[in-house]
Amino acid sequence: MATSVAMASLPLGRALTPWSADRRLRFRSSGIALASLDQKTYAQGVKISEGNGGLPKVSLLSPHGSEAEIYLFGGCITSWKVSNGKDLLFVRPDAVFNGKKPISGGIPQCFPQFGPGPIQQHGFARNMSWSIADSDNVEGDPIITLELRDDPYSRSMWDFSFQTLYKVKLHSNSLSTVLTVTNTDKKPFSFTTALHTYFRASIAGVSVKGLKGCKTLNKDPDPSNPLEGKEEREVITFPGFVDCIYLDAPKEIFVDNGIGDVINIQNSNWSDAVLWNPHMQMESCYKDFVCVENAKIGQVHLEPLQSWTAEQKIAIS
Ligand SMILES: O=P(O)(O)OC[C@H]1O[C@H](O)[C@H](O)[C@@H](O)[C@@H]1O
Repeated sequence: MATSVAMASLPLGRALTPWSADRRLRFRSSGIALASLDQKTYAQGVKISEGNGGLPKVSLLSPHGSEAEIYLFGGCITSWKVSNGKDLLFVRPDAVFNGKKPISGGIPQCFPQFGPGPIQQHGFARNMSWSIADSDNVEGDPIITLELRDDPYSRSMWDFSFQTLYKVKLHSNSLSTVLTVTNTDKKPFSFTTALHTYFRASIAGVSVKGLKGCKTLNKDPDPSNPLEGKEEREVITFPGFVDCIYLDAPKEIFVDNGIGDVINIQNSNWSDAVLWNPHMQMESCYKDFVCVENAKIGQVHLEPLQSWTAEQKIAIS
């Protein structure tokens, strides 16, 4: 994967292709006119349809047989099936698809705050409708780029003008994303962010490798006053409740999901990681998933017109 870009100044509008600048589709509310989405032409392997609760959903279909689904509401990837049909992501059974509450599962966006903090837990990006900025197909790999901009709802919590672009590309055995945040305001702003990835799993068999030596902020027992420490384990398991931040995490982490897959998570510029399993706090489903999150826990500071970009690639061997 490309190892790009800590921070760059981009002229506004340059991040969008001419296609998207001219034909950007906007669906701010949950009452989205799916018909208008249907009438557009998208790149090969990119389809729009009605998902759960009538919410618009983008499907990426690879000629190799892998598939991904992304809801515009929350810019949330809810499914990533590899060519054997197995979905490696997990959506919680209590997830709602009503365009009001965030979708609990898949890969929710946490922006502009990971939390806890002054605004709603994990920020508002998972609670807003993203629009389609572009679609593409490169050597058979379908790509969708979603966009989120400030509106009165976001301004009521965080009074800044911003643009986030989220490019999702499906390959035969992997899914990669590029998140770019641009300050479109006249004043600087700071944010924290994460991709709160839920992997399908059998928690008793789950192990995470690659985090030994990292500084930790353990949010158990008090998320507002995390305990500082250092990870000494080569192999991290989940015998009980886990909610822990790993600072300066490596560019590669391995997750054995306990159901036959080792998932390789690579990143560029997602400097931190978070492990979470709620254990008995979610008695009905905690055994079935583990969250391994790419995160940016320290504040990213952007001056007007500056951008920040981070890449994630999840792959099975
Ligand atoms: O239930 P949510 O708002 O989606 O958050 C679920 C969890 O996400 C993260 O992993 C945090 O570290 C946890 O503190 C939080 O409880």
